[in-house]
Amino acid sequence: MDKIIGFIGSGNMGSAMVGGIVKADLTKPENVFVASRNKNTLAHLKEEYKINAVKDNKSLAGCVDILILAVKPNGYKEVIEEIKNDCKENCVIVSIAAGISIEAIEEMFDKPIHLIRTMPNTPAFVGEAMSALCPNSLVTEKEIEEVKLIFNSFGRCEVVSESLIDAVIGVSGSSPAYVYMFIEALADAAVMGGMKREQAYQFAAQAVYGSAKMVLETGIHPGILKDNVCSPAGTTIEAVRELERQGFRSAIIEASKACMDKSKEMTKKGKGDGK
Ligand SMILES: NC(=O)C1=CN([C@@H]2O[C@H](COP(=O)(O)OP(=O)(O)OC[C@H]3O[C@@H](n4cnc5c(N)ncnc54)[C@H](O)[C@@H]3O)[C@@H](O)[C@H]2O)C=CC1
Ligand SMILES: O=C(O)[C@@H]1CCC=N1
Repeated sequence: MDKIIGFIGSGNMGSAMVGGIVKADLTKPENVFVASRNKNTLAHLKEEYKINAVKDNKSLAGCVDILILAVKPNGYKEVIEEIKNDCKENCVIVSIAAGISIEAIEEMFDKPIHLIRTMPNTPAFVGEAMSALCPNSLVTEKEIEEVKLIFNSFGRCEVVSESLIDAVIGVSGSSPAYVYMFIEALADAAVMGGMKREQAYQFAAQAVYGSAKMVLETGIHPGILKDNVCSPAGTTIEAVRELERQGFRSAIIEASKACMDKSKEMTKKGKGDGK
Protein backbone atom coordinates (compact mmCIF):
# COMPACT_ATOMS: atom_id res chain seq x y z
CA MET A 1 0.00 0.00 0.00
CA ASP A 2 1.43 3.41 -0.93
CA LYS A 3 -0.70 5.67 1.31
CA ILE A 4 0.97 7.50 4.17
CA ILE A 5 -0.55 6.31 7.43
CA GLY A 6 -0.39 8.49 10.56
CA PHE A 7 -1.19 7.84 14.21
CA ILE A 8 -1.72 10.37 16.96
CA GLY A 9 -1.22 8.44 20.20
CA SER A 10 1.12 5.55 20.92
CA GLY A 11 -0.59 3.84 23.86
CA ASN A 12 -2.11 0.37 24.08
CA MET A 13 -4.11 0.58 20.87
CA GLY A 14 -1.86 2.86 18.78
CA SER A 15 1.18 0.70 19.53
CA ALA A 16 -0.73 -2.53 18.84
CA MET A 17 -1.91 -1.23 15.45
CA VAL A 18 1.50 0.15 14.43
CA GLY A 19 3.14 -3.14 15.48
CA GLY A 20 0.48 -5.12 13.60
CA ILE A 21 0.85 -3.08 10.38
CA VAL A 22 4.64 -3.26 10.30
CA LYS A 23 4.79 -6.96 11.20
CA ALA A 24 2.27 -7.72 8.43
CA ASP A 25 4.46 -5.85 5.88
CA LEU A 26 1.43 -3.84 4.76
CA THR A 27 3.67 -0.96 3.82
CA LYS A 28 7.23 0.25 4.27
CA PRO A 29 7.87 1.48 7.84
CA GLU A 30 8.87 4.85 6.36
CA ASN A 31 5.22 5.26 5.25
CA VAL A 32 4.05 5.13 8.87
CA PHE A 33 4.17 8.33 10.96
CA VAL A 34 3.41 8.55 14.68
CA ALA A 35 3.08 11.55 17.01
CA SER A 36 2.44 11.16 20.71
CA ARG A 37 2.61 12.85 24.04
CA ASN A 38 4.30 9.77 25.43
CA LYS A 39 7.87 10.16 24.23
CA ASN A 40 8.93 6.79 25.71
CA THR A 41 6.45 4.65 23.77
CA LEU A 42 7.07 6.81 20.68
CA ALA A 43 10.83 6.21 20.91
CA HIS A 44 10.16 2.51 21.41
CA LEU A 45 8.03 2.31 18.23
CA LYS A 46 10.71 4.16 16.26
CA GLU A 47 13.43 1.86 17.57
CA GLU A 48 11.46 -1.39 17.22
CA TYR A 49 9.66 -0.81 13.90
CA LYS A 50 11.70 1.98 12.22
CA ILE A 51 8.60 4.12 11.72
CA ASN A 52 8.83 7.94 11.66
CA ALA A 53 8.38 9.60 15.03
CA VAL A 54 6.97 13.10 14.51
CA LYS A 55 7.45 15.87 17.06
CA ASP A 56 3.98 17.38 16.99
CA ASN A 57 0.43 16.56 15.96
CA LYS A 58 0.08 19.46 13.52
CA SER A 59 3.09 18.44 11.39
CA LEU A 60 1.88 14.85 11.39
CA ALA A 61 -1.63 15.86 10.26
CA GLY A 62 -0.13 17.85 7.38
CA CYS A 63 1.70 14.90 5.83
CA VAL A 64 -0.53 11.82 6.09
CA ASP A 65 -3.27 10.41 3.80
CA ILE A 66 -4.96 8.32 6.50
CA LEU A 67 -4.96 9.74 10.02
CA ILE A 68 -5.77 7.40 12.91
CA LEU A 69 -6.71 9.17 16.13
CA ALA A 70 -5.45 6.81 18.86
CA VAL A 71 -5.87 9.02 21.92
CA LYS A 72 -8.33 8.47 24.77
CA PRO A 73 -11.92 9.53 23.98
CA ASN A 74 -11.66 12.52 26.33
CA GLY A 75 -8.61 13.73 24.37
CA TYR A 76 -10.38 13.84 21.00
CA LYS A 77 -11.71 17.40 21.28
CA GLU A 78 -8.32 18.87 22.15
CA VAL A 79 -6.43 16.96 19.45
CA ILE A 80 -9.00 17.72 16.73
CA GLU A 81 -9.03 21.42 17.69
CA GLU A 82 -5.24 21.39 17.31
CA ILE A 83 -5.03 19.64 13.91
CA LYS A 84 -8.30 20.38 12.10
CA ASN A 85 -6.85 23.11 9.89
CA ASP A 86 -3.67 21.21 9.09
CA CYS A 87 -5.04 17.94 7.66
CA LYS A 88 -4.22 17.22 4.02
CA GLU A 89 -7.06 17.77 1.59
CA ASN A 90 -8.97 14.48 1.11
CA CYS A 91 -7.30 12.96 4.15
CA VAL A 92 -9.31 10.09 5.64
CA ILE A 93 -9.80 10.43 9.40
CA VAL A 94 -10.10 7.18 11.35
CA SER A 95 -11.50 7.23 14.88
CA ILE A 96 -10.93 4.28 17.18
CA ALA A 97 -12.56 5.89 20.21
CA ALA A 98 -15.25 4.28 22.30
CA GLY A 99 -18.28 6.44 22.96
CA ILE A 100 -17.85 9.23 20.38
CA SER A 101 -20.29 9.20 17.48
CA ILE A 102 -19.58 10.04 13.85
CA GLU A 103 -21.78 13.11 14.29
CA ALA A 104 -19.83 14.33 17.35
CA ILE A 105 -16.49 13.97 15.53
CA GLU A 106 -17.86 15.76 12.44
CA GLU A 107 -18.93 18.61 14.73
CA MET A 108 -15.48 18.78 16.32
CA PHE A 109 -13.92 19.23 12.84
CA ASP A 110 -16.61 21.75 11.94
CA LYS A 111 -16.19 21.09 8.19
CA PRO A 112 -16.92 18.15 5.86
CA ILE A 113 -14.52 15.27 6.53
CA HIS A 114 -14.06 11.78 5.22
CA LEU A 115 -14.43 9.86 8.47
CA ILE A 116 -14.44 6.18 9.37
CA ARG A 117 -15.42 5.35 12.95
CA THR A 118 -13.89 2.04 13.93
CA MET A 119 -13.59 -0.29 16.91
CA PRO A 120 -10.49 -2.52 16.87
CA ASN A 121 -9.05 -4.53 19.76
CA THR A 122 -5.57 -5.06 21.21
CA PRO A 123 -4.94 -8.49 19.60
CA ALA A 124 -4.02 -6.29 16.59
CA PHE A 125 -0.54 -6.56 18.05
CA VAL A 126 -0.35 -10.25 17.07
CA GLY A 127 -2.32 -9.90 13.83
CA GLU A 128 -5.56 -11.24 15.32
CA ALA A 129 -7.75 -8.18 15.89
CA MET A 130 -11.48 -8.13 15.23
CA SER A 131 -12.50 -4.66 14.08
CA ALA A 132 -15.68 -2.94 12.95
CA LEU A 133 -15.66 -0.04 10.45
CA CYS A 134 -18.45 2.56 10.11
CA PRO A 135 -17.83 5.08 7.29
CA ASN A 136 -19.62 8.44 7.11
CA SER A 137 -21.47 9.45 3.97
CA LEU A 138 -18.48 11.23 2.36
CA VAL A 139 -16.16 8.23 2.42
CA THR A 140 -15.70 6.65 -1.02
CA GLU A 141 -15.64 2.91 -1.78
CA LYS A 142 -11.93 3.24 -2.62
CA GLU A 143 -11.21 4.83 0.76
CA ILE A 144 -13.15 2.08 2.55
CA GLU A 145 -11.07 -0.53 0.70
CA GLU A 146 -7.84 1.24 1.70
CA VAL A 147 -8.80 1.40 5.37
CA LYS A 148 -9.97 -2.22 5.21
CA LEU A 149 -6.49 -3.15 3.93
CA ILE A 150 -5.00 -1.53 7.04
CA PHE A 151 -7.39 -3.24 9.47
CA ASN A 152 -7.12 -6.59 7.67
CA SER A 153 -3.34 -6.39 7.95
CA PHE A 154 -3.63 -6.89 11.72
CA GLY A 155 -6.69 -9.14 11.87
CA ARG A 156 -10.21 -9.31 10.49
CA CYS A 157 -12.61 -6.44 9.92
CA GLU A 158 -16.18 -5.86 8.81
CA VAL A 159 -18.13 -2.77 7.80
CA VAL A 160 -21.15 -2.40 10.10
CA SER A 161 -23.82 0.19 10.72
CA GLU A 162 -22.97 2.67 13.48
CA SER A 163 -26.07 1.46 15.34
CA LEU A 164 -24.13 -1.76 16.07
CA ILE A 165 -21.03 -0.12 17.50
CA ASP A 166 -22.04 -0.48 21.19
CA ALA A 167 -22.60 -4.21 20.61
CA VAL A 168 -19.19 -4.40 18.90
CA ILE A 169 -17.48 -2.79 21.91
CA GLY A 170 -19.08 -5.41 24.17
CA VAL A 171 -18.33 -8.42 21.98
CA SER A 172 -14.84 -7.63 20.66
CA GLY A 173 -13.49 -4.18 21.67
CA SER A 174 -13.54 -4.82 25.41
CA SER A 175 -13.95 -8.61 25.51
CA PRO A 176 -10.22 -9.43 25.37
CA ALA A 177 -10.15 -8.18 29.00
CA TYR A 178 -12.76 -10.74 30.06
CA VAL A 179 -11.04 -13.47 28.07
CA TYR A 180 -7.74 -12.74 29.85
CA MET A 181 -9.60 -12.99 33.17
CA PHE A 182 -10.95 -16.38 32.06
CA ILE A 183 -7.43 -17.54 31.12
CA GLU A 184 -6.06 -16.28 34.42
CA ALA A 185 -8.76 -18.11 36.38
CA LEU A 186 -8.25 -21.36 34.45
CA ALA A 187 -4.53 -21.12 35.11
CA ASP A 188 -5.11 -20.43 38.83
CA ALA A 189 -7.09 -23.65 39.03
CA ALA A 190 -4.34 -25.57 37.22
CA VAL A 191 -1.81 -24.13 39.69
CA MET A 192 -4.09 -25.41 42.44
CA GLY A 193 -3.87 -28.78 40.74
CA GLY A 194 -0.07 -28.66 40.98
CA MET A 195 0.94 -27.18 37.61
CA LYS A 196 3.65 -24.52 37.37
CA ARG A 197 2.22 -21.07 36.63
CA GLU A 198 3.93 -20.43 33.29
CA GLN A 199 2.91 -23.87 32.06
CA ALA A 200 -0.64 -23.23 33.30
CA TYR A 201 -0.93 -20.02 31.19
CA GLN A 202 0.30 -21.94 28.16
CA PHE A 203 -2.30 -24.70 28.63
CA ALA A 204 -5.15 -22.27 29.38
CA ALA A 205 -4.36 -19.88 26.52
CA GLN A 206 -3.89 -22.65 23.95
CA ALA A 207 -7.21 -24.22 25.03
CA VAL A 208 -8.98 -20.87 24.48
CA TYR A 209 -7.15 -20.26 21.19
CA GLY A 210 -7.95 -23.76 19.89
CA SER A 211 -11.60 -23.51 20.91
CA ALA A 212 -11.95 -20.14 19.18
CA LYS A 213 -10.33 -21.61 16.05
CA MET A 214 -12.83 -24.50 16.13
CA VAL A 215 -15.75 -22.03 16.10
CA LEU A 216 -14.22 -19.97 13.29
CA GLU A 217 -12.99 -22.80 11.09
CA THR A 218 -15.73 -25.43 11.45
CA GLY A 219 -18.70 -23.06 11.62
CA ILE A 220 -20.29 -25.55 14.05
CA HIS A 221 -22.63 -24.05 16.66
CA PRO A 222 -20.71 -23.40 19.94
CA GLY A 223 -23.40 -25.34 21.85
CA ILE A 224 -22.72 -28.47 19.77
CA LEU A 225 -18.95 -28.06 20.19
CA LYS A 226 -19.58 -27.83 23.95
CA ASP A 227 -21.75 -30.96 23.90
CA ASN A 228 -18.98 -32.83 22.05
CA VAL A 229 -16.63 -32.23 24.99
CA CYS A 230 -19.12 -33.46 27.58
CA SER A 231 -18.84 -37.26 27.91
CA PRO A 232 -21.81 -38.90 29.65
CA ALA A 233 -21.08 -39.10 33.40
CA GLY A 234 -17.71 -37.53 32.60
CA THR A 235 -15.63 -34.69 33.99
CA THR A 236 -16.75 -31.81 31.74
CA ILE A 237 -20.46 -32.00 32.51
CA GLU A 238 -19.59 -31.59 36.19
CA ALA A 239 -17.75 -28.35 35.33
CA VAL A 240 -20.64 -27.21 33.11
CA ARG A 241 -23.12 -27.87 35.92
CA GLU A 242 -21.04 -25.79 38.34
CA LEU A 243 -20.67 -22.95 35.80
CA GLU A 244 -24.45 -22.90 35.29
CA ARG A 245 -25.01 -22.97 39.08
CA GLN A 246 -22.66 -19.96 39.44
CA GLY A 247 -24.45 -18.05 36.66
CA PHE A 248 -21.44 -18.09 34.29
CA ARG A 249 -23.34 -17.30 31.09
CA SER A 250 -25.52 -14.71 32.78
CA ALA A 251 -22.40 -13.06 34.24
CA ILE A 252 -20.89 -12.72 30.76
CA ILE A 253 -24.12 -11.37 29.26
CA GLU A 254 -24.55 -8.84 32.10
CA ALA A 255 -20.88 -7.79 31.88
CA SER A 256 -21.17 -7.21 28.14
CA LYS A 257 -24.44 -5.31 28.70
CA ALA A 258 -22.72 -3.07 31.28
CA CYS A 259 -20.05 -2.40 28.67
CA MET A 260 -22.63 -1.53 25.99
CA ASP A 261 -24.56 0.69 28.43
CA LYS A 262 -21.38 2.59 29.31
CA SER A 263 -20.62 3.08 25.63
CA LYS A 264 -24.14 4.46 25.05
CA GLU A 265 -23.83 6.77 28.06
CA MET A 266 -20.47 8.14 26.83
CA THR A 267 -21.95 8.68 23.37
CA LYS A 268 -24.91 10.58 24.84
CA LYS A 269 -22.57 12.96 26.66
CA GLY A 270 -21.01 13.52 23.25
CA LYS A 271 -17.48 14.32 24.30
CA GLY A 272 -16.07 10.89 25.06
CA ASP A 273 -15.89 11.68 28.73
CA GLY A 274 -16.59 8.46 30.57
CA LYS A 275 -16.92 10.24 33.91
N1 LIG B 1 -7.25 -0.26 24.87
C1 LIG B 1 -8.10 -0.95 24.12
O1 LIG B 1 -8.22 -2.17 24.26
C2 LIG B 1 -8.92 -0.25 23.10
C3 LIG B 1 -8.97 1.12 23.01
N2 LIG B 1 -9.73 1.72 22.05
C4 LIG B 1 -9.72 3.19 21.94
O2 LIG B 1 -8.39 3.54 21.59
C5 LIG B 1 -8.10 4.84 22.07
C6 LIG B 1 -6.78 4.82 22.80
O3 LIG B 1 -6.87 3.93 23.91
P1 LIG B 1 -5.56 3.34 24.58
O4 LIG B 1 -4.54 3.09 23.53
O5 LIG B 1 -5.99 2.24 25.46
O6 LIG B 1 -5.10 4.61 25.46
P2 LIG B 1 -3.65 4.95 26.00
O7 LIG B 1 -3.85 5.89 27.15
O8 LIG B 1 -2.88 3.70 26.22
O9 LIG B 1 -2.98 5.73 24.79
C7 LIG B 1 -3.28 7.06 24.46
C8 LIG B 1 -2.06 7.65 23.78
O10 LIG B 1 -2.38 8.96 23.36
C9 LIG B 1 -1.30 9.84 23.74
N3 LIG B 1 -1.87 11.20 23.85
C10 LIG B 1 -2.76 11.65 24.75
N4 LIG B 1 -3.05 12.94 24.47
C11 LIG B 1 -2.34 13.28 23.38
C12 LIG B 1 -2.22 14.46 22.60
N5 LIG B 1 -2.92 15.56 22.89
N6 LIG B 1 -1.39 14.44 21.54
C13 LIG B 1 -0.68 13.33 21.22
N7 LIG B 1 -0.75 12.18 21.91
C14 LIG B 1 -1.56 12.16 22.97
C15 LIG B 1 -0.79 9.28 25.03
O11 LIG B 1 0.52 9.74 25.32
C16 LIG B 1 -0.85 7.79 24.70
O12 LIG B 1 0.29 7.41 23.96
C17 LIG B 1 -9.28 5.25 22.95
O13 LIG B 1 -10.03 6.21 22.26
C18 LIG B 1 -10.04 3.96 23.20
O14 LIG B 1 -11.41 4.17 23.34
C19 LIG B 1 -10.45 1.01 21.12
C20 LIG B 1 -10.43 -0.34 21.16
C21 LIG B 1 -9.70 -1.10 22.15
O1 LIG C 1 -12.21 0.39 27.94
C1 LIG C 1 -12.37 1.15 26.98
O2 LIG C 1 -13.07 2.16 27.07
C2 LIG C 1 -11.69 0.83 25.66
C3 LIG C 1 -12.67 0.72 24.52
C4 LIG C 1 -12.71 -0.72 24.13
C5 LIG C 1 -11.62 -1.32 24.89
N1 LIG C 1 -11.07 -0.47 25.69
